[in-house]
Amino acid sequence: MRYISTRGTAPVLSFEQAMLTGLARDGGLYLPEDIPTLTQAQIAAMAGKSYEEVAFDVMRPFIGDTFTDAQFRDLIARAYAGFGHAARAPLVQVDSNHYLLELFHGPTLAFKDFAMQLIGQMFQAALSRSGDRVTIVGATSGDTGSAAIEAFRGLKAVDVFILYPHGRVSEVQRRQMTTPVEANVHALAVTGDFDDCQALVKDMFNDFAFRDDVRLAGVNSINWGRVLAQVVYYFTAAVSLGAPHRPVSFTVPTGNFGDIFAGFIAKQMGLPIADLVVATNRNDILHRTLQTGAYTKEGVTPTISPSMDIQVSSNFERALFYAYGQDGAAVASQMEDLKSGGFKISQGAYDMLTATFKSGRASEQETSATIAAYLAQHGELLCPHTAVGAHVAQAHLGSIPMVTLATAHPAKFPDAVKAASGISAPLPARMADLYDRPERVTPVAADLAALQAVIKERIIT
Ligand SMILES: Cc1ncc(COP(=O)(O)O)c(C=O)c1O
Ligand SMILES: N[C@@H](CCOP(=O)(O)O)C(=O)O
Repeated sequence: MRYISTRGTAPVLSFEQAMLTGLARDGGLYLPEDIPTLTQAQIAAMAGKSYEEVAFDVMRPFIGDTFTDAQFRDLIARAYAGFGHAARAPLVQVDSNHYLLELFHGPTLAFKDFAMQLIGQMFQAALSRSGDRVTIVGATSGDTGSAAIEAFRGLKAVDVFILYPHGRVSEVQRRQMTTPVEANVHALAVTGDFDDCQALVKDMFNDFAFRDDVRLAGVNSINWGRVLAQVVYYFTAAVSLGAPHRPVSFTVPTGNFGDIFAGFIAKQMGLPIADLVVATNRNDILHRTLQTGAYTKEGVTPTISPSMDIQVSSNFERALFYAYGQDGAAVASQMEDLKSGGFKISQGAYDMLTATFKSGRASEQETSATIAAYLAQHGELLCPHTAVGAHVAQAHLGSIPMVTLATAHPAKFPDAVKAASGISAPLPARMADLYDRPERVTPVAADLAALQAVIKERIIT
């Protein structure tokens, strides 16, 4: 299996190289050259299998010879052993044709754990084989950072630096990043928004001297391994609802477009997905784009679903690559236009995108009202991101089963959840002292040189 860049001019890599490389050297994102497909019989045979067995079936065709089958099974088993639910990603029915896919039973209570726990295992295995050491730099609006710090804390071959927007993550998210004591993990509070943090990370990758000097690696959804691990739960959910014999639709609370893009890959692999519905909060660039064909940046507005406060949606580039028939030059040209504010998608590419992706947005008031309504009507306490999804899904319900991804646990966003519902979800017992633990955080300006200096000074050699 070979991996190519969305912008067409970076070296072609193996799975292991793509996983450890992060951003392609032409500024693009890596994707498999061909998407492997599974037959109806192979998908049907997933019924009754464990999450781990399905994970192996879905991901094995993508990893080439990076791991043997036995090693890969072992890494998968280790990745999900710490999850707090035997099903890993249980489905809960909330209406006759509407289900929630609970993706918050991992160690940091958000869907990011599904990929990050596995990536942690894969990095460790690959780096201990090669003897290399890497520096992971990531941007977060709250959940990627906590999941990454949890997955990599204490690992000998890795230093981790997480950039988060100061004052724009929930207190639980912040404390998950700032309270781990291991010397190889660092939380950096950046003066700016998530887009600033993500742009800084990409600038570091595009500074080849720095990149090579610190052996930079990425665990944002820049990293193909992140997206790949998220493909799995589309299969487990759809199969439990009757796939491949019955189509299923998904509504996905969306920010950086990684999670819903994983659904797109599942569909390309042969899973009968009808609609993939992009659900956005007030930062609705993706909804506007899917309505108009014009991707136009506006400023980021803080909301009660802070993890989705994003305007430059990294993985949309991957969707564009397929929409433009794998034409890297067309993607590179649109990304160049994005630097000056936005771009217009060609009619053909737009038709391709809207054939698969539907969209909707939820205002702050609609999000809060959905939290209250789901508690009253279904006894389910939703996190604000899931509530955005549930609100948008409502407008897309029909004869095909709809699965809304429940992307985080309500306990991560106690203020917003309590304001909407009057109650708070308790943190799990293992986190009960989170508010008492000392915090360790470095405030930094959104300045590339200053950040690079902090990182170089802190790397453990
Ligand atoms: C809780 C939660 N929901 C939804 C999203 C949006 O996911 P994506 O960025 O993959 O679109 C995020 C951030 O990634 C998140 O943390
Ligand atoms: N919402 C994310 C933003 C980063 O997204 P990623 O999937 O590219 O890591 C977060 O919680 O950090």
